[in-house]
Amino acid sequence: MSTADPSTSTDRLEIEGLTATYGPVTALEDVSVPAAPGAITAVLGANGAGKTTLLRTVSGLVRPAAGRVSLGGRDLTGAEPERIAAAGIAHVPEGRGVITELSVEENLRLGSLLGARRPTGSGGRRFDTDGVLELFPALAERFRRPADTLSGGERQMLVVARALLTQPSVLLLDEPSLGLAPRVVSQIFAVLRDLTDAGGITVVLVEQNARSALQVADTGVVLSLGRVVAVDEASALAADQALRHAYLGF
Ligand SMILES: Nc1ncnc2c1ncn2[C@@H]1O[C@H](COP(=O)(O)OP(=O)(O)OP(=O)(O)O)[C@@H](O)[C@H]1O
Repeated sequence: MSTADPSTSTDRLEIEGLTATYGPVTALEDVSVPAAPGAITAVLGANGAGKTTLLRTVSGLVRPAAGRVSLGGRDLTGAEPERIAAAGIAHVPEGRGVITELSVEENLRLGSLLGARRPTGSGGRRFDTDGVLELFPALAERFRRPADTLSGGERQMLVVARALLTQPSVLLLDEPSLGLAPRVVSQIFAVLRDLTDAGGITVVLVEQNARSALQVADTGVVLSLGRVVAVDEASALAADQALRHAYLGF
């Protein structure tokens, strides 16, 4: 494994001025999000703020009315989700979409099949099954069991592990902490930190659990009603009591 040099990375994600609508509803308006190889950006805000729409727009599930998404200078705005995934952007939606009839091993193999076409992951790091099982030892213990026997936390680990096997340079995560015990959230966030620090991956982390997200993130963006109301270093956002009370619920 080599360590990425963010300054020379060709994997830089740019999210600039996105506007997205659902019929008459404007879900995002002129939203730019800083992201960098080796960094975690937390996207925070109340229900309906536009967080999910942001990830869906970056991954091609929603076509923006305005703005630009690019990776390593390559314009991906409005491209098909398959093309965006193949370019190296992995989207882990809310809800832990494991295939419950398949074993942990088989779920992981699906990720490997998609990743086989990508020669390298972020910063030259290539994930294999042993590597992701090392990151999430709980999955190694349950390797041959059907995914429907897993706990919520283990399912979340499985979808992240499966996404890593697609060899992404960008990981978009929607509410990975939802419904999980604080100890499990800490485990998963520690892995995200390891991925960014050691692997140079870019993480965009959508969370309602703002307090925990700001502890692990480098940068934070706060959305309200589809607009950016704050963007700053995570520690600065966490220290801003007025902002926390108005938008972050802690
Ligand atoms: N498929 C859809 N059709 C119509 N409106 C939608 C659709 N999906 C989301 N919206 C609306 O777009 C806005 C942003 O929703 P979005 O789900 O992106 O917010 P969010 O911050 O992710 O909230 P949550 O945490 O509840 O998922 C909301 O007003 C929502 O009602």
